[in-house]
Amino acid sequence: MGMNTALAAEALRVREYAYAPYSGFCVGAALLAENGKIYTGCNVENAAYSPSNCAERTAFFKALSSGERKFKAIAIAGGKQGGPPVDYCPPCGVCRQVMIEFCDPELFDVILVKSEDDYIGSKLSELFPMGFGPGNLTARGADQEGGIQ
Ligand SMILES: O=c1ccn([C@H]2C[C@H](O)[C@@H](CO)O2)c(=O)[nH]1
Ligand SMILES: [Zn+2]
Repeated sequence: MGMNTALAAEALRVREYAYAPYSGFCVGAALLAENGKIYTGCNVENAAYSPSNCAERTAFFKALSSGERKFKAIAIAGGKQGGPPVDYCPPCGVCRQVMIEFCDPELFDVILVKSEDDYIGSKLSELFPMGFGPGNLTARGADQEGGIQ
């Protein structure tokens, strides 16, 4: 089994743990760290709605709080409760912003999973072009000469 298939299988497996009584939409994610470890996550909703967390960020925050800082890929599987995913489930804007904080957008793979043998991969840069990342805070272009110090 290849790594992407293994990640797809893990995303589908942890999707079963999703806590989504309000939307009825269950998502699982499997994040591959550079050292080969896989961190999983599901969405966790809340009666107050806004405290809800996506599967992708659950996986990232588990990994980050375990000391990981470098990542290669994430697989995401989502769809209505009670059945398998019928569509690809792209990450929301907030999760893309979290990804770009830690991942080189030209290298990081986002794998959208329908089933263990039906998934598509794209680079974060394709999903999130011109994202604002850590580098933007320190970049000093010629056009900024004499600008705000
Ligand atoms: O990529 C996605 C898209 C949605 N959700 C969650 C958020 C919410 O709990 C539910 C419906 O949006 O699915 C994720 O976890 N990841
Ligand atoms: Zn999200």
